[in-house]
Amino acid sequence: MDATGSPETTPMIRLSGVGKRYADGTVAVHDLDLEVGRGETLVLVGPSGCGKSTTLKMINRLIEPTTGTIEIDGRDVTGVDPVQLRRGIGYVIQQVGLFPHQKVVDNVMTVPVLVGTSRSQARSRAEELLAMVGLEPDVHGPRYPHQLSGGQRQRVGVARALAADPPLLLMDEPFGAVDPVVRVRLQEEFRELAQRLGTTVVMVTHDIDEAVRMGDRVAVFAEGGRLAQVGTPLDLLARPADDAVARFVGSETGLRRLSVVPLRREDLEPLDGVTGGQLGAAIDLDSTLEDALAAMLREDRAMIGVRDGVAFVGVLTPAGVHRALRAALAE
Ligand SMILES: Nc1ncnc2c1ncn2[C@@H]1O[C@H](COP(=O)(O)OP(=O)(O)OP(=O)(O)O)[C@@H](O)[C@H]1O
Repeated sequence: MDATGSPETTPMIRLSGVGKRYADGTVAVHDLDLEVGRGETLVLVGPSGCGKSTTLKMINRLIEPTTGTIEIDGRDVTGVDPVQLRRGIGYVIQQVGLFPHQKVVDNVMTVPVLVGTSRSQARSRAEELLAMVGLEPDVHGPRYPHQLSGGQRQRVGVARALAADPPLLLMDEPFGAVDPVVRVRLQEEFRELAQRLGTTVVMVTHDIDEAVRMGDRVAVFAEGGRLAQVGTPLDLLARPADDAVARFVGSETGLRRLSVVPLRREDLEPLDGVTGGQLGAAIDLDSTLEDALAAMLREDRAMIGVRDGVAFVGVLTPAGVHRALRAALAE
């Protein structure tokens, strides 16, 4: 049993036979079975109009399914008052809906203050989260939402959702308007924070790179609201279930795999005889192969030092990258 009294094995979300047919006859989602584990990040991807947003909105009952059941924490959501239900679920959408007459920092503080956190505590947490999403608390905090760019407003939306510390967070294209460079950093920081807080996240995107970077698992939807495949990023890239998934994950799969395969100690060469000059900069053992190759290119060296905390544990060469990649694919 966990702290909530639910067995650890109960998934956070369970969709069974869920379907949605809109009043005009459009079938947006077809017979969907899907589970999301506690603390897991599940990313929904797929072409436009394949039912991703509809699925997300059925989880917090902004849309009611026409068939099937949805359970959160083992409870059928149809038995829960929708307002009550949404109070426990964070929701971030592309058009964030910030309060226009409140300063940015006050927007982020709203929920914590509502639930009784002291203003000073809520403010310092809000400032921390603003910094986390790449905004300057002193510069952007005192502004009003209309004084920010679209991408900056989106980041405030993400900070506001995280401030409420919901056990479950639903996000629909949360980084859609954020420029590519900031976006990658934000994805990484968000992922780290969600892992640290143990937040369960279901996120919609149509950016496959974002999906493989952020998801513990990725669900690929196909036309007609059908689930084509669900699996780890590496499953999808290495073993697409059908041609539609293969097309969707694209021709760059080899390169994408690098971004989802972690370094392993056994792929490192010993440090013996390597001088500091040959080594250049070092990367952390929890980096991906993509990070490792990027560092080699940046340093213009054919090997890179690898650290575990403060200790150097070996060097990685392109041959080691190759071994790690082959091992991951063979698993
Ligand atoms: N209120 C509605 N009435 C009728 N059809 C709808 C309604 N809302 C959505 N649809 C249709 O349902 C299908 C799924 O829409 P949904 O928004 O879930 O797709 P999506 O995968 O999130 O798309 P996108 O990536 O473009 O946001 C689409 O064909 C859409 O036109």
